[in-house]
Amino acid sequence: MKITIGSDHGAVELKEEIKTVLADFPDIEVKDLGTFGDTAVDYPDIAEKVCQTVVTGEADRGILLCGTGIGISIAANKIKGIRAALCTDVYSAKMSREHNNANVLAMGGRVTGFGPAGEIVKVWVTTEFAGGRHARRVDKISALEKE
Ligand SMILES: O=C(CO)[C@H](O)[C@H](O)[C@H](O)COP(=O)(O)O
Repeated sequence: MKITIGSDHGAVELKEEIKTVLADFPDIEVKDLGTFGDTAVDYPDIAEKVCQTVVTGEADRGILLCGTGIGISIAANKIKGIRAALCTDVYSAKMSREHNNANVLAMGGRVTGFGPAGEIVKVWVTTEFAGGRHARRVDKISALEKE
C-alpha cells in the first residue's frame, strides 16, 4: 500500500512519529510531502498536495495532520473523491475504514499524543472496507459530489 503523508507546522513531530510506526509495516510505502520545519505553512495547501496523490491513484491512501486535524480535514473533504476522517480514537479510526471507506486519515498534533496516534494509524492501515450496506451509503456520499 502506498501512503502519502503531510502536515502543517502544527504536527511535524507527530508526522515523524507516524512514519516510525509505519516503518514496521513492510507492505507500506510512505511518501512524505512535508512540511519539514517549523516555518508556518497553510494546511489547505498540504491537504491539496496529499489528496491529489490519492485521487490520481499515485497513492492508495493519505494521512493529513495539522494542529487540531480540523482545518486539514475540512480542506481535504472539499476535494472530489476524498473521504477524510478526523480521528481521535481507535474505534472511530476502525469504523472510518469499515463503514466509510475513508481514504484519508486526519489527526491533530496538538490534540492526540504519540501513543494513541500510533494505535489509530495501526488500525486504520489494517482495516478493510466492509462493503455491503456501507457501499450503498458511500455511493450516496459520492453522488452528493455531483450535485
Ligand atoms: O486547522 C487547524 C485549526 O483549525 C490547525 O490546527 C492549524 O494547524 C492551526 O490553525 C495553525 O495555527 P497557528 O497559530 O498558525 O500555528
